[in-house]
Amino acid sequence: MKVAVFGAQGRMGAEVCRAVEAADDLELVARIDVGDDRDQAAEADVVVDFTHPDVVMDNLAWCIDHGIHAVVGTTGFTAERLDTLREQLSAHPEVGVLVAANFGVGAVLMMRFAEIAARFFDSVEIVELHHPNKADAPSGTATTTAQRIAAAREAAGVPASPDATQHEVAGARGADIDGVRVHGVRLQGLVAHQEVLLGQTGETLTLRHDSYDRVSFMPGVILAVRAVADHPGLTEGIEELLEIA
Ligand SMILES: NC(=O)C1=CN([C@@H]2O[C@H](COP(=O)(O)OP(=O)(O)OC[C@H]3O[C@@H](n4cnc5c(N)ncnc54)[C@H](OP(=O)(O)O)[C@@H]3O)[C@@H](O)[C@H]2O)C=CC1
Ligand SMILES: O=C(O)C1=N[C@H](C(=O)O)C[C@H](O)C1
Repeated sequence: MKVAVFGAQGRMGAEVCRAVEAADDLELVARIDVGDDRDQAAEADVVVDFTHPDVVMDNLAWCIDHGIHAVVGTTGFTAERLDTLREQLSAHPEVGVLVAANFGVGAVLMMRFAEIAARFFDSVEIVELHHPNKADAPSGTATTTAQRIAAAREAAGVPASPDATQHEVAGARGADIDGVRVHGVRLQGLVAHQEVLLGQTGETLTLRHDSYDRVSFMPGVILAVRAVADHPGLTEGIEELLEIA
């Protein structure tokens, strides 16, 4: 299978290039960075995109138009963006696009555990902690986790987390994602980390995941590269591939 990497010189892109080159069944046919001609990737079966939220939609429109499957780790996917992809894919029903906020198996499990735990606790908040070069906040993982927690709590009829705050310095209580508070830390020395804090009277549960090295994302990326052609249309996350959906 021929693979092209968009954002190949980036922190994630460079790691993906190494992982593709190390896989016997995959061939790295193009490394695309800012200013490169995407047509160099036209022979690829699958494009892997780890670029920037500002450019990823244009890259995906190019992939879909060229009939190339895409595995996307770039963040910034709103419901509107996902709808746009579905519409573009409807004109190319053979093409698969898999978008995942996090390819780390441990992180995917942490999100699933949080979703399961969400209805059993009065309070839930998320703390995401990342390297200081990260462009977006909150992280895509934290946003997805909050959305899934909120949906689980709404389905179970759990009321909003209690919070008596009346006077607040802007930002002190974090971002409100579907009613779930998300706090972002940017710290030299970190890679990608998240805690989901759940509490009720007399007990708390803390779910924590740590990516100490970007190699942690590679098994999920390579799994998605191998599977995406067999999943036409839009796939969100790798849960289905891990059979934990
Ligand atoms: N889903 C997941 O598991 C993970 C997702 N991510 C996400 O992946 C994205 C990238 O992260 P990271 O690798 O740390 O970021 P980097 O900034 O290190 O890498 C992004 C790369 O993309 C390049 N780039 C920008 N525009 C284009 C373009 N139009 N075509 C090709 N390349 C382009 C950048 O070049 P230049 O620097 O010159 O602008 C840079 O080299 C982020 O959205 C991040 O949140 C990160 C880790 C895991
Ligand atoms: O930018 C990063 O580094 C990461 N981005 C993704 C996110 O925003 O969730 C995944 C992981 O947290 C690392």
